[in-house]
Amino acid sequence: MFSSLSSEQREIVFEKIGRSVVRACPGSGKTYSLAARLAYRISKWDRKCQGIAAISFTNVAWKEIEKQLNEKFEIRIPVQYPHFLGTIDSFVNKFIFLPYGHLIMGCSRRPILVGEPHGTWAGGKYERDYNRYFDAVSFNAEDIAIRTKSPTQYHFKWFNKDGSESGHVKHLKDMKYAFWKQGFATQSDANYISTKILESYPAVAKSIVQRFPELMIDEAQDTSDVQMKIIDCLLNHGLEHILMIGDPDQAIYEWNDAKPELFIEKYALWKENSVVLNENRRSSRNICNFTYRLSSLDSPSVAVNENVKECQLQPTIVTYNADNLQHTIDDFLRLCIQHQIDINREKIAVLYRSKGFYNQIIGIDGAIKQEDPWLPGKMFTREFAKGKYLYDRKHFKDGYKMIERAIHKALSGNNYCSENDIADRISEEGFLKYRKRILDILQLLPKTNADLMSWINQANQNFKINGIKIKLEVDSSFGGLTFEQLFETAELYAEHLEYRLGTVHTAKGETFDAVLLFLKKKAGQKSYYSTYIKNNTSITICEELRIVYVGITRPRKLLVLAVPDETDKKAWEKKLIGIDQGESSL
Ligand SMILES: Nc1ncnc2c1ncn2[C@@H]1O[C@H](COP(=O)(O)OP(=O)(O)OP(=O)(O)O)[C@@H](O)[C@H]1O
Repeated sequence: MFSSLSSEQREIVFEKIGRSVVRACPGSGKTYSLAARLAYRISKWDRKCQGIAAISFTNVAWKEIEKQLNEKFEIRIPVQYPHFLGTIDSFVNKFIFLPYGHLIMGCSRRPILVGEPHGTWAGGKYERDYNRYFDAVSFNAEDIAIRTKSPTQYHFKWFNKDGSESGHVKHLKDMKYAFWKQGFATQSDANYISTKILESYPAVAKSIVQRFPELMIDEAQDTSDVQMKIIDCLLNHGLEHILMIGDPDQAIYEWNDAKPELFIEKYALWKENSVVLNENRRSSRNICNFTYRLSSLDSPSVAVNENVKECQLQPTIVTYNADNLQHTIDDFLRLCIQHQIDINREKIAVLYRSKGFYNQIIGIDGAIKQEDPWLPGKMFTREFAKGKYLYDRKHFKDGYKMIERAIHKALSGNNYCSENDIADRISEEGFLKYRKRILDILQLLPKTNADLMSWINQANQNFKINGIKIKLEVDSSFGGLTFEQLFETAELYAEHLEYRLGTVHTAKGETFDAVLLFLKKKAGQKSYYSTYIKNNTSITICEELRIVYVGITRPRKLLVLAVPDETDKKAWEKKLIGIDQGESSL
């Protein structure tokens, strides 16, 4: 079971105790090593009421650990009490925020989580109502109010000219405290409030350390300052065994406040007891050498996968025609076939930086804003429409859940619907009766192949005839939009393809045989890639370069980087191959 571990991996799995960081290159087996260590520790565990907490940052990431625990190390899943395996958010919610949040929030009941990912927040009656921003504001580790959505989503200035907080921010803070008093909090609030709980109530911190004397954190480069403060509080209250595994070059969640420098600080602090993994078990030597030039590594990672390390395919950089991206994809697929790489969703990925890029790939107008037809106070209409669209696209569970919440909101007049609200309804009505009621309403929603206005009219008519007191409403000037225009996403479109199509973020942690990565001239909304390259910007301070790095480190054998024109091609060749003028084409 553990026989294939390298000597460094063995050190991580069997030997490390105390406080330790594993700083590792892509494909070096971070997740594999964490799963191996967890499996080994669980198999030796003999304490009844104390356990190991193994945490990661996304549901996909912790489920991958669970899968490996089961498939590679024969551990029964789900992981049972006394241990915990899940996201850092669920750990914080379960053991700190939900049981103790009321102590800081001043509410008289167990707090209710609202806003994404717990549900849509639709507070506020009019456009400029501060209550609308409850899920768009929170606090950082220094107690400063922060925006949790893109700056374009606020109708007012955040800062005054002199850099101080504007008067609007004061109103927003008052609004936050008022909702906290009523028991509402977003996930960012939950993390922030948890730091306050641990600081103000040392007994809580001590009891968590007692309950989980060992902590393992995968993807630790994605830790935010607030999350690190929680971890530091536990360390200050006696946590002795902690292992943080990560790759700072792959931190791509800055929008979620990830701060890779915090991980690097911990590595520096615990260096004596830390491990570096620089063997790449995924990619060919050619890919390791190519990607190294963008990394912060001291030397290229060593290709050790016997099946691919000698693969002679050279990574290439090509230009694309923005009006015909399919042409570049077709060339790439031909290249795969030529090199005996099967075309399927496990082996081949076409990746791009930002969500809007897929509109260009499939040639639709991405200018339509999804929010446009929706009216304040009637936001549940969007959930009815989107829920039914998902349902019609055979995403039954997601569609059902969205419609279930929409029904609750529409009938109660509330802007939120928590898991607790649904549980309350079920226990009041009884499960079968409740389920039938929801499905009966769902059946009244017409097929989503009409335009929005016709669909709404038909749905309202069906509701009326059947005595359902719900009225859907939208801004009628947008009534001609189709459901595809409103809700088609890259993910839904990509389901029909033979290969994976998605953003780099969706492919994080994954492995493919061949990858085509499209880059635009501009990195996100900000600078140009060519400027970063010209200025020799380090990946350590530039998330945009890290996103490229995550993309180009996914393939085993074949990598094609597609850029908009010759100027960019030369810039990227200089960076990644070290030549000023290269000639490469598919
Ligand atoms: N000791 C090992 N024995 C067998 N396979 C291994 C071992 N270590 C890693 N692997 C395999 O190597 C591949 C890369 O490992 P893994 O996905 O854990 O790397 P990673 O460091 O998390 O990658 P990344 O950071 O790029 O997402 C996987 O297919 C994994 O199963």
